Amino acid sequence: LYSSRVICSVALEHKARLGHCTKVPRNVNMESLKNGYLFPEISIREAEHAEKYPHAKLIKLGIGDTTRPIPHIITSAMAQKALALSTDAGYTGYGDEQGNKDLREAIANVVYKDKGVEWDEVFVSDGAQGDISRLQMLLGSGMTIAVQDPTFPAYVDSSIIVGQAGKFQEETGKFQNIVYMRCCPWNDFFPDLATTPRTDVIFFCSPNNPTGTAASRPQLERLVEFAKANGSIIVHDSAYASYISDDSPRSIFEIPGAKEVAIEISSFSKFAGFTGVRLGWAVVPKELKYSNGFPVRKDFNRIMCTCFNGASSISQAGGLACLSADGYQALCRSIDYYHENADIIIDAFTSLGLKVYGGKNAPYAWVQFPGRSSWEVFNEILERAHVVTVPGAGFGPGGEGYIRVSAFGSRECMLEASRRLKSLLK
Ligand SMILES: Cc1ncc(COP(=O)(O)O)c(CN[C@@H](CCC[C@H](N)C(=O)O)C(=O)O)c1O
Repeated sequence: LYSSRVICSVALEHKARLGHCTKVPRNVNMESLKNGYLFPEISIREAEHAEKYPHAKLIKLGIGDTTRPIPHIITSAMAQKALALSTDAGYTGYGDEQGNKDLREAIANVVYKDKGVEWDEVFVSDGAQGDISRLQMLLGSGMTIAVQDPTFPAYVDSSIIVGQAGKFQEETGKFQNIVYMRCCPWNDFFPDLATTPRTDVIFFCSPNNPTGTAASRPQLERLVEFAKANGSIIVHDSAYASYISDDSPRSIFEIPGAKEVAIEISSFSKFAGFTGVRLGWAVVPKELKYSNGFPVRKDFNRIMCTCFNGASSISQAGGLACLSADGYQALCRSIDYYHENADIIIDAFTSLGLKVYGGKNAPYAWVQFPGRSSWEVFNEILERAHVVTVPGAGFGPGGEGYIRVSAFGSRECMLEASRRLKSLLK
């Protein structure tokens, strides 16, 4: 139909528009990622809205980023370390890739007090996000994974990137090699393990992001039993454990037998306001073994030594101060503040007759809008109340019909958001 000359000129024009291209093919796994990663997408929507309404006071209850200043006892420890770096006596270079021993010991003794975790099972990192990706490198492309649905998107996106996930199925909104364990009000936000297929790895976040619900002790006991029976590994994300206000376990290692089946990742981000400071940890127990009996911990250590040069010495000095008695007490005041914020949001939506979940054991309220598209609700609340939330669909197909509202704003913002939402949605 087209002469070779026309095709050639179109191709030349296309090439001219693209500029120089290499001969390197794109990683096919990257092509499988749907849309952008959720949170930068929220930031883009925020920026577009601010441009459209330059005079509106935008209230950001979307991305779960802390806002309370870090207590002085902690920042002065970081400042002291920073200043010491300018002295001969105080200067330090590369630290241990696994983290400073004093911080590893403090995490084991304070966070995991009486939980049987040893200091050399704790690996300090630059945050849980990085640990999720490093764990995926450790696991490799041949693994099958299960995730809660809805859940923190990094587990699925990193699984796609390393080539575990298989093809995306438009009709279900799921990736064919990932098991989505539905968590919703009618199963008390805990998956029906009796109908859950075996996978090599189970990513389990409790308290859960985005639903804000924490698994109970009996539920976690069932999960550990399920993993043991299936020979699976649980990656338990306890990034929000410090928000637990009832007797829900704060660590998977409170459950007998968990050290033989679970890895725990956690973070100073939401516990200490270290979202920008960057500090987290992973616990990889000595008892955790691959099918051939080789210790998982040894391979994780190899990954940390090869792919990570250790967390910042300044951040680690801050982390140590967080775990001192005074530091820990000061941080609890910030967590109480966010709990009070969550109560404000829960009351606002409940007063409108809406079903609200979470908020008691995590800084997120999970609000149900039956029969409505979560992106539609997100857009309406943004457009008409200038309040940013996160559409539930961004956390998985099980999030459709919900929005997540963060409690990390200032008190003034929470009260103003509550007022606006009540007037918008009444
Ligand atoms: C269950 C869970 N595990 C790990 C993390 C990240 O922890 P880290 O800070 O890396 O130690 C988070 C942080 N999630 C937030 C921040 C998101 C926005 C950040 N850019 C990101 O992409 O993580 C959110 O859901 O709004 C989390 O919820």
